[in-house]
Amino acid sequence: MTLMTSRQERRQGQSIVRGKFVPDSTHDQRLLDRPGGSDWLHMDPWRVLRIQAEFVEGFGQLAELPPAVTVFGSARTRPGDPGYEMGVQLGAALARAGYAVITGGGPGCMEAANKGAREAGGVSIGLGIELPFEQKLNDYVDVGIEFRYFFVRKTMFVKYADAFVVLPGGFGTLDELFEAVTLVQTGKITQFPIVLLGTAFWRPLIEWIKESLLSHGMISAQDPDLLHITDDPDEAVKLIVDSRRRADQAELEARVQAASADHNGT
Ligand SMILES: CC(C)=CCNc1ncnc2c1ncn2[C@@H]1O[C@H](COP(=O)(O)O)[C@@H](O)[C@H]1O
Repeated sequence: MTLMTSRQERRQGQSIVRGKFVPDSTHDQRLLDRPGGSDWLHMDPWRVLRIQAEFVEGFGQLAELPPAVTVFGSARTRPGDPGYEMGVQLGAALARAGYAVITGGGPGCMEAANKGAREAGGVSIGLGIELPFEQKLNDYVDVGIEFRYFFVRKTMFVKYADAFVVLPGGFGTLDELFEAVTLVQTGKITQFPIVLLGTAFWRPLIEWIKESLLSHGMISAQDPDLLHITDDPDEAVKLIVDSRRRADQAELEARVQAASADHNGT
């Protein structure tokens, strides 16, 4: 007996629907693409519960991870492309340094980083997203969570990572990169290195940031320094390890100072 594999499939958080049960929109579309009328008024309070459930599931699965780094990058990069190979090396280097690797769980650079981590014996995590076309978590994900809502998933990328490494990518990658930079710039997250991997791809963006954003006064003089850039996956990992070490040292010194102030009654 042959299995019917040609049916359309949609993964929606914890559920999978196939064939005629695949709706013509996603949860994100139904939340954000508000149609006319007032139906949404009655639906949105229920959505809040579903959104809460995604936070609970994500927090529950990820809270006990070892220190982790989130890797972003194009969904379209193919095995054999330099970007893909760099992703594999990066995933492996992170695993060797003891980091779990978190990605969006999709194809391309996400798959590459998961592959590198898994093959090096590390922890490989994929946070998938419901999209309007068929797709599944890549084969190199060991721990996978499916999200319905982009914004819930994005919280997980930041909350459970010590750093971001960004491989070449398109709109999705830029969205994730600039969200992270904004969180660091506004002090929402501290001691959080962001490393751009691939100098030929990223250098023009850095130049534009300096020539346009900085020279028009849209960012502060020190802001371009929030982004590190390299071609070497090992150097990317070293940047992250060094930053962690400095943060731990600063925390230790602050604790010692607080304890001695306590002791001296000051
Ligand atoms: C072949 C194809 C387009 C599959 C899309 N499948 C995806 N699966 C999971 N995350 C994704 C996907 N597309 C975009 N993203 C998110 O956006 C980033 C990549 O978007 P882009 O390809 O650079 O713009 C990833 O880091 C990921 O978090």
